Order: sequence, then structure tokens, then C-alpha cells
Amino acid sequence: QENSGTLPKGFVYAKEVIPKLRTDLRYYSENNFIGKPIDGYNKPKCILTKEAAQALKKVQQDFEKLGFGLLVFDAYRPQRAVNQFVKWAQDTTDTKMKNQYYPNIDKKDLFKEEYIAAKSGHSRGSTVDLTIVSLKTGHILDLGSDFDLFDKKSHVNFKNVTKNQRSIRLMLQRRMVKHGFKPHEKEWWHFTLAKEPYPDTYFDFSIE
Ligand SMILES: C[C@@H](N)C(=O)N[C@H](C)C(=O)O
Ligand SMILES: [Zn+2]
Repeated sequence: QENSGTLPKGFVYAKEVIPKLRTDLRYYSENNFIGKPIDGYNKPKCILTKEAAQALKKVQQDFEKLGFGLLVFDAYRPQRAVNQFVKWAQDTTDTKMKNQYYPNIDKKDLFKEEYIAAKSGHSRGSTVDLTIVSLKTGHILDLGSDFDLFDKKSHVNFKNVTKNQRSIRLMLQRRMVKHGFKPHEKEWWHFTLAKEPYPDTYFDFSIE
């Protein structure tokens, strides 16, 4: 059971604030760009600062009126997980997930190209990676590229997506911005609360 009282002050389990929120926490699983569970993700739980969770609740409420909801891939990310990303990028022999996640870029360039950050907003607790899902059918909407595809196709303004994919990207972006989040121009799924409560702190408590 999730009890936000067990978390560091200022953090909550997002589902306590947003009961219909869906999650597919990829760094807890093997289905991510490294291909194995990531350090610090000991439970598949979505943790955010209170402020980010409250703002996200408003986005969810907007989508629920249309029969949709949010599906979160990642939220609070311990610094030890980010450290694992940095170490992994330096090991040029491990390209297990290249075809699926970074087919057109050398893994050592993922940080320079801003697809992954060595100091990530996720570790400050007010950043979230997410998409849109139909509440009725569970169908995940097609935004033109998959989560964590580190490629031009994932840039918010990539031109070669269909009209429909483009309008869904913009619909997600508009709703997130309306409720206080800033987008990332190279990753349509990544948003940071503009008025984040801990702009200079990189947390490292594990996800339990
Ligand atoms: C790794 C990806 N999901 C992501 O969140 N990238 C940004 C740039 C980050 O690491 O903060
Ligand atoms: Zn992200």
C-alpha cells in the first residue's frame, strides 16, 4: 500500500493524489534503453513533489473530461539511477537495446545531445515522462514515436509525423503548459514543473 507519510517531506505517491493515474514505470522493468532494472527503483511506484502532483492532477482532470487519462513512464528518479545511466553510456561494448531505443545515435552522444541528463530534473522530483491513454479501452495514443526513442522522430516539432500524431503531441503539450509544466523540445513525453519547489536539490532516496 502507498502511504505518502513514509516518503521524505514534500513528496507524495502520485496515485494518492490522482487515483486514476496509470503507470508503466520502465526503469523498474527491463523494457528500457539499458535493458535491465535501474538502480534505486525497488518498487514500481510513481513519486513526485506535492506541487508537481497537484499540477498533474489538473492535467488529468482536463483529460478525464474527454475520456482520456495520463500514463506515466517515469517521475522522481534517484540520483543513483542517473549515475548508472552515465556509467552505461561510457561502456561502448553494451549496445543491447540500441535498435529499439537509439538506432541512429552513438550512445556516448546521448548526454551531449540532451536526450539524457547527468543532472536530471527527474531527481529534483518535479519532472515527469508521460503519454495519453483512453480510459475506456486502455489504448495508448500514437504520438509518432515510442517513449525514450532517442531520435529526431521524438522531437516535439518533428515534421514527418501524421497530422493526427502532431495534433496529439500538441494537445498533450498545451494541457501540460496550461497547468504549469515546461516541455523538452527533443522528447515529447518529458515535462518539468516551471515553479518547482526544489530547483537545486538532486535527491537520492530509493523508490520503495
Ligand atoms: C532519459 C529520458 N527519459 C529523460 O528523462 N531525459 C531527460 C533529458 C533527463 O534525463 O532528464
Ligand atoms: Zn524525462
